[in-house]
Amino acid sequence: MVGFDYDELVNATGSFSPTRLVGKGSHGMVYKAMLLNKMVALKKPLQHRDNHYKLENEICVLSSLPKNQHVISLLGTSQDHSNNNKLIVMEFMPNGSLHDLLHLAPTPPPWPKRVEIFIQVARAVQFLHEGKPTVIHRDIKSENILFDSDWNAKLADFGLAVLFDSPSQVSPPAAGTIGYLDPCYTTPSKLSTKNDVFSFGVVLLEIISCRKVIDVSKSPASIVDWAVALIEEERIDEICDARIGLPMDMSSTIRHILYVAASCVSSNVENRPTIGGIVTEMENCVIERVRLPIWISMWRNLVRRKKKDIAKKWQQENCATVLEQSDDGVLGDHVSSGKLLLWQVLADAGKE
Ligand SMILES: Nc1ncnc2c1ncn2[C@@H]1O[C@H](COP(=O)(O)OP(=O)(O)OP(=O)(O)O)[C@@H](O)[C@H]1O
Repeated sequence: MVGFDYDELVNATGSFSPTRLVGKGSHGMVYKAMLLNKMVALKKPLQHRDNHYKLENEICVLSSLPKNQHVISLLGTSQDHSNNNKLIVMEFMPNGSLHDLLHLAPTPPPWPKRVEIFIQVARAVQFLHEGKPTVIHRDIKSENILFDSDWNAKLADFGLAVLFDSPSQVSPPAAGTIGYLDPCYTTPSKLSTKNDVFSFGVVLLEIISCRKVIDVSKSPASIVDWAVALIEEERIDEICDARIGLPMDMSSTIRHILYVAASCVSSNVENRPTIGGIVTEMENCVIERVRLPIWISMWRNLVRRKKKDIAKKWQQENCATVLEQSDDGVLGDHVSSGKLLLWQVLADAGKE
């Protein structure tokens, strides 16, 4: 792991200029900067007594992990001379978060892309749970799933993560994000990999429905209570994001994934599957989907070619006029509606 000179980071971020800010969490500000000839992300703790502990924990966990394609890479650290606080340098994820894609993008992601995201996130969690040491993330949520330049999903924000089987690790107080937090995880002794499985199940429901995990304008407000009741009544179609039709050849895959999600959020911890079981299950149902009769494949290729032509035409007509959309202007090039829209069309054309 590289130790970066703090002054080098100050220079690279224009003294942590707001124009370089790409995200703000509850304990850190994330900036983008050019270092070692590439764009990197830099996380600096917010000025509060406890925030630097979370960053130090994140460094400790990430540096104990081998590299994995589905987990954000730690590139190095640095230390602020004025207060001894550590900073994290990590790979830059230019395409925003899953939360932005589901709830802010003008066009919803197509179903095959959603399935790809399920599998990538499941593999990230499998890597953590089955690795040595076992890592429990404790904060799996759509805001912590970020996209790289090729729109691959990676799990980020290890501020609450725990090295589970480390002899020196004392179980910390229960923590997480409301809406994703396992209701059975009430005391430190209840910490287990099944807490992450619950949060992963909530993310699955969120990806399929595009509903907010807690929506007080609806009854029930919790996505879990709402979706589980519908799954039990076999009203699967009512859960699926209505903005985008579910192709016939995907409906059994999505049904299957909803059953997996329901078992992940089971109120009985024992009934929840392990993440290894979930990955196998998901990969199997995708394999089932691609075993199609030859005439269907030919027909789909034809449709795909047609869509590609439409995408090319759309690109030519719209790229020049794409406008950036953000709440405050600061996150302008982080969450770009234009970029998401372009991705949507290209994904539709090429990735189905
Ligand atoms: N590597 C990265 N590349 C690009 N943007 C990032 C990166 N890491 C984080 N961000 C952005 O910064 C935001 C805040 O980061 P992060 O979630 O790690 O902060 P946090 O303070 O730990 O958050 P939390 O409130 O969940 O504790 C993220 O939601 C994301 O939008």
